[in-house]
Amino acid sequence: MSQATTEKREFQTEVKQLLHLMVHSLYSNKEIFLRELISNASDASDKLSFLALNDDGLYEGDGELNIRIDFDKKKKTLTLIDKGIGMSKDEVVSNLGTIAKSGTAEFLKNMSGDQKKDARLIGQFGVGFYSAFIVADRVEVFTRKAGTPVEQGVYWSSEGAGEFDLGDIERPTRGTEIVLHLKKGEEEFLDEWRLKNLVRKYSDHISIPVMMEVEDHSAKYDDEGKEKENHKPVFKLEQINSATALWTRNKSDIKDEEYQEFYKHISHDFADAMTWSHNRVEGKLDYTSLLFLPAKAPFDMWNRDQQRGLKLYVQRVFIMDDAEQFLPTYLRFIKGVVDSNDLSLNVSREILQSNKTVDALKTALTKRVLDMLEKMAKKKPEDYQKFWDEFGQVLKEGPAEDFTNKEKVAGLMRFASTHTGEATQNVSLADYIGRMKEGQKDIYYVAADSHNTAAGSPHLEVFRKKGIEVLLLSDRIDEWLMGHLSEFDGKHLKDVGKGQLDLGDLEDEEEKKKHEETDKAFESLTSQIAKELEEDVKEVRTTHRLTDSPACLVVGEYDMGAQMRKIMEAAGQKVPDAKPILEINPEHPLVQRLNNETNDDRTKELIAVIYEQARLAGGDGLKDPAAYVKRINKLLMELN
Ligand SMILES: Nc1ncnc2c1ncn2[C@@H]1O[C@H](COP(=O)(O)OP(=O)(O)OP(=O)(O)O)[C@@H](O)[C@H]1O
Repeated sequence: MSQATTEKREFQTEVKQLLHLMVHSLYSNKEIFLRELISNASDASDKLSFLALNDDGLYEGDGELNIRIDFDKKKKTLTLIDKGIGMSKDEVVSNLGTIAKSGTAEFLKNMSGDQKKDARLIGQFGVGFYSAFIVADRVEVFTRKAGTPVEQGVYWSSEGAGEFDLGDIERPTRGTEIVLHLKKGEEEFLDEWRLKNLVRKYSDHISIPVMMEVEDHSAKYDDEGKEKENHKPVFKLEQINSATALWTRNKSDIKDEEYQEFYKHISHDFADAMTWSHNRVEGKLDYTSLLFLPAKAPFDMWNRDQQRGLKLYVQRVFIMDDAEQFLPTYLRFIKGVVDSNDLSLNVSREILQSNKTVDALKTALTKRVLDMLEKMAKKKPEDYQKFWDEFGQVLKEGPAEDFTNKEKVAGLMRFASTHTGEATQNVSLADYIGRMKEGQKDIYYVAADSHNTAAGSPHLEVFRKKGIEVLLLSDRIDEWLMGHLSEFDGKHLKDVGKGQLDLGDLEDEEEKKKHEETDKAFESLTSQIAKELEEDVKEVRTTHRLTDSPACLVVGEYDMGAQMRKIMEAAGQKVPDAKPILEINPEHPLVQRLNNETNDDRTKELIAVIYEQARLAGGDGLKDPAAYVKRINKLLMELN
């Protein structure tokens, strides 16, 4: 391999920042660099064997794929060589000089001092290749893309600070060779025993052999078992991992640590997975799946371009990463592998889009994930809560996307509720139903912008009085979710801030009669208020849903909920004009006083205050806050 002139290039700013953070925050886990480099070498080999399915020539006469580790105690170098796909010059620059994930710069900028030391947070960027700089003060890469001429080899070298050298070289062998010049004090990685242990610990599941030149200790002895005099060490190439794809092994033979290492290999996550589900299915469909639930949401989970999907294998041959057709979008946080015996080796992304086997696999894998979540919810509620806190909002997209599993997904949901009074979403719909009052037919909820507004909503007053539980919804997606959910276990989900209050059998005849009488007594007041507030409200009526508040605003039965309206408006969408309904509480002293007020001006002031307070309590702003303050002060001054 001859080396021509090199040029200097700058790293992208994010890379510089990340390199710096990584070297410091991951130092206590420094040995993971080996796992990362082997993982990349294995991916590169997988990619080559996939492309070679259609173009045998890419093997360039050597189809025996493996990864080789060499170390040189004198030069203090550790070298990894793969016979994978390799990289062109452009690929080297973009892969080893930039970070493609959008949002990274923003995220790095906003990290606090403590976060910068948190290995798990840094780990979510996928530490990958750059982790080499934790132990090396210089890294050299020699590579050539399979199928390209020998002269198109590339040389890359960097000290991991601000820049790297880039040059053209001749490289007869395809694939990538990475040379780490170890820092002072990192000599432990030049030890045969230590390296063997690390490979077995982290990379045993890699499906191609990891080879290392190890000393042949048997060569020390003669045929009679005596140690030879003047013996020079003899080395032999030895395979140090078991090189069987993990998912093809029997579940009972696989240790938890092996699953966790495999998870890190496929997900590039730094932390352990929360749980997993490993299944082999034979029969109508013939496949193996290994699905992992991560413990933490990635920082870019809400990014539309975020890569998602499973690693697809067909008959154990790697086909593609991020095959998104095997799971619905609302389960996009799942990582894993599906290995099908029914698909053809020439399957492409286009074919995956409309394929009966893929559809059947999607149905089966969706069920597997939902079952895994159900099992966790039942057996490990604390873990399930952690899952919900991380990914609950994504799962809430489920009922709209997946009609078939709507009920199952709804059963997995957790909400805040007046029963606990906490903001934590930890009440399931089944828990709620178990606590329903006699005569209660519906599941009640209130939706607002924040938990506090929901918990303080005047709409809850009658429910509190009667001891009826109400779910408190405050995630942006909630009202939209309820629009698609509408029912669970045969019970309707009802927004307590929408339409007439109908407590059905929860009210007795005597109560109903009393209400009718008071309604009559307030008829003229409601029409007077309606006239006064003509521009702001569509209707004014008495209500019995309030105990402490004088009034509240409700949305018409078929109108868009207030939370949804705000979201649409904030997104610049045109929302149909629909005025709310003002409901007044005839039992409230302020309303009674208004009913008896004779001074016209005072009546107007009181009506305005009652309306404005109803807006405030519902979490809506005021059109003219200064006028409100003035009015209140005026009324206060009249107190004696
Ligand atoms: N041995 C290799 N052979 C060929 N390409 C490689 C090799 N090592 C790295 N690459 C390329 O460089 C890219 C960046 O590698 P890096 O390890 O930084 O991240 P990654 O593997 O893509 O994933 P993550 O950032 O999530 O860890 C890889 O996606 C791959 O395209």
